[in-house]
Amino acid sequence: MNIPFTKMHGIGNDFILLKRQDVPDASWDQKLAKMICQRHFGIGADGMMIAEASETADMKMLYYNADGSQGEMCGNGIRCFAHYVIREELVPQKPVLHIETMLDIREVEVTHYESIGSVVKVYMGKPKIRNIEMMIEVDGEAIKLADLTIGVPHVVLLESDLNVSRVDRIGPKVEKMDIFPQGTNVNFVKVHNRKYVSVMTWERGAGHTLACGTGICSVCSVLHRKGMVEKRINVMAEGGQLTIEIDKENGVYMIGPSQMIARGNFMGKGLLNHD
Ligand SMILES: N[C@@H](CCC[C@H](N)C(=O)O)C(=O)O
Repeated sequence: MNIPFTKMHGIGNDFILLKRQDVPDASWDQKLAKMICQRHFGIGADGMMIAEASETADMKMLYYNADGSQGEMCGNGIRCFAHYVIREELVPQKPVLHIETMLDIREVEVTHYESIGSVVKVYMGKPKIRNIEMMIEVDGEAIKLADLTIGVPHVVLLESDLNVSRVDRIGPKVEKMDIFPQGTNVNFVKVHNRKYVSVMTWERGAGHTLACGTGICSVCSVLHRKGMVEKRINVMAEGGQLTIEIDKENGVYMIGPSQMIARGNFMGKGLLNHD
């Protein structure tokens, strides 16, 4: 039996979206995410989302990383999710949706809807900065970083230049350090000016991705707290650009695109019954 899927991306962070009725046994979710996200033997994606009915909001979003672990929240994912549930007519088309996540209910505004590509604004909450400046050591190098959570854990490293091999070397080591017992997402940032920065991210449970929405929000919160950026910042990731706005109470708004890629049927469902 096949599982109907939609593939989408938010600035290059790519996702497979499914409906709960097509995956009725929730005990399959983690194994399915691992299979479906596999780049060579599956469809290939950074994460998988399942749309479920919610008792308290318009819809419930469950998020799984490519390694099968569950993420409490996904910034690029929730923009795609809002677009998906409207396109699939799982909710009526209305300007503001309430989406239940593992954390809480998020207010999501589809500011421009097109069936292939939309623009979505999400209130991402107030990050909790645990430590604005701490030192760690990786491969004998002393590294200064900020440690925070915006629903999911992040660290932010200020760099003079961004470089893929550094992200791929340091990212996995910091992700799994004992001082971050839940693991962490690792963001590398270069500040160009007070309104424009570039970011690369190593994601917990997914590795080097082309963008991370919660990561970009984390970067802007840290830089704003340090007085290095304005309240509205354009952030360039490897896969595209987001705009972040920070309000008077340090609440963070994320504005950016969601894009359809493909629809189809995943034909590996039978494999779920075998290890
Ligand atoms: N890509 C996401 C974050 C997804 C969850 C993350 N990998 C985690 O496990 O914390 C985003 O856009 O925010």
